[in-house]
Amino acid sequence: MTKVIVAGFTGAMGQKAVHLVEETEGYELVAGFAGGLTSLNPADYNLPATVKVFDDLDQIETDADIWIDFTLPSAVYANTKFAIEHGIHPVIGTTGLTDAQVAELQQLASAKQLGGLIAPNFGMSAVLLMKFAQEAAKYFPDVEIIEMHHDNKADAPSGTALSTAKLIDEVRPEHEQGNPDETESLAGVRGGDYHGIHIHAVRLPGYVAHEQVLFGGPGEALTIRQDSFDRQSFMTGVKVAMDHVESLHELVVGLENVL
Ligand SMILES: NC(=O)C1=CN([C@@H]2O[C@H](COP(=O)(O)OP(=O)(O)OC[C@H]3O[C@@H](n4cnc5c(N)ncnc54)[C@H](OP(=O)(O)O)[C@@H]3O)[C@@H](O)[C@H]2O)C=CC1
Ligand SMILES: O=C(O)C1=N[C@H](C(=O)O)C[C@H](O)C1
Repeated sequence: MTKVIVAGFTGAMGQKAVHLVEETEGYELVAGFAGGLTSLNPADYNLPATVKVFDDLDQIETDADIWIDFTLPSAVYANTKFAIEHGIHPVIGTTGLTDAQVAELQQLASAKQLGGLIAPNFGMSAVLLMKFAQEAAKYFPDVEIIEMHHDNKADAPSGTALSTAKLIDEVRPEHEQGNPDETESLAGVRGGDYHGIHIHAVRLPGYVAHEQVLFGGPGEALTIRQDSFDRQSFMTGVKVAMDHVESLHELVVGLENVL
């Protein structure tokens, strides 16, 4: 039986992950971790008495094999480091890790020969969107990204939009996009700028997680779009990660690398 701790277990994604672990044969939920809890009694969260509940990283004592993390950008680095240092395979969905933090965590994991996965998006439609967008950018170097999310989202841009921009940046030909003399009469109206790729973040009630990558060329345009209408869409990818992470020997970034 593979034992799992879910960090952020009270959150929107954490709750989905808890149910996934509970309903998947071969896996056992052994602990939940979240910030700002009023009780450490598992019954208060409809969890079996065997599940330990923690609200402080330093208090965590667990024999978990896998650490699933859906917390906050401000917590994810310390959480992932804790997991690796304790020999727990991290499956990280939380966004906001910097490139330097990822590199440091990868070194830590390699030193321990511990497998793990960081995925900015566990949804198949988003993984495919990123793949297709990278391919399209070889032929359409003029590109902008629009990401749209629910209005409780803490971070902007989304980890997915940033990853999309990075993947495009790896392949698109050296390129000056747009009017070099462009000015903004309203600050921020052209969005964020990642190496010349503009990213626009929309936050609205009713939305879950959506992204459009817009390419423009002489007399034509290509739009690639994905929609996650329900957070259940991310659970297929989390299950794939759970199934693979113990056989990895390094900290891998991107679900596409274990599919
Ligand atoms: N990779 C992917 O496919 C996806 C990634 N995400 C990412 O997952 C993260 C969580 O999203 P979502 O579930 O919507 O967010 P929520 O706000 O619903 O949940 C956040 C959870 O983290 C807990 N938490 C807050 N601070 C800490 C802390 N310091 N230590 C431990 N736990 C803490 C919260 O507990 P409490 O409320 O008690 O403080 C809560 O359980 C975000 O970064 C989001 O971008 C989301 C969807 C898909
Ligand atoms: O906060 C969310 O909801 C999501 N976060 C991830 C991101 O920032 O890319 C993945 C997905 O977009 C949902």
